[in-house]
Amino acid sequence: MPVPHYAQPGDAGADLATTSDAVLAPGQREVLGTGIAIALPVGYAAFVHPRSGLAARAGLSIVNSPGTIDAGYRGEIKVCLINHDPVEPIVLNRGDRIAQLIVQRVEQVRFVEVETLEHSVRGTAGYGSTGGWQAGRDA
Ligand SMILES: O=c1ccn([C@H]2C[C@H](O)[C@@H](COP(=O)(O)OP(=O)(O)OP(=O)(O)O)O2)c(=O)[nH]1
Ligand SMILES: [Mg+2]
Repeated sequence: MPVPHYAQPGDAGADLATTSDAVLAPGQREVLGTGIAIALPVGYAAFVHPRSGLAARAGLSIVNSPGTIDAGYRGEIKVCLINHDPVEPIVLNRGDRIAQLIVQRVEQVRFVEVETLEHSVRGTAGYGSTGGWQAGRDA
């Protein structure tokens, strides 16, 4: 397989292609190989993201989006695809670009158990607390 490459200068994602043919029925998921293995420096991770064109046109996405590639992983990067289209199957051929890989710096922190957490404005409010999640209500 060709080395992943950025389609345009400045792109965040480098495209990954499938090594095998596949037909995904509506709702079906399948893990496909990319033929690519990498060795990231410690302090970096790579994330396997869907491609938006295929998502919009065919309903193709990634089950565990984004997939996480740990710095120490030396195996083949695999992509767990899913066909979200309710009707049409998705036909993939070896060499089709199915995902994009984004390499990012990541922090490892030291987790410490405490009795209380320092105050913040948001506090414990989450899951739509600022509104806008129910059309016509408080958007
Ligand atoms: O889309 C993905 C996600 C993960 N991986 C590989 C690289 C990653 O470093 C490893 C483990 O991934 P993750 O930690 O997400 O899976 P897990 O179920 O927690 O497996 P493990 O117990 O091996 O950590 O699997 C892929 O090839 N593709
Ligand atoms: Mg893991």
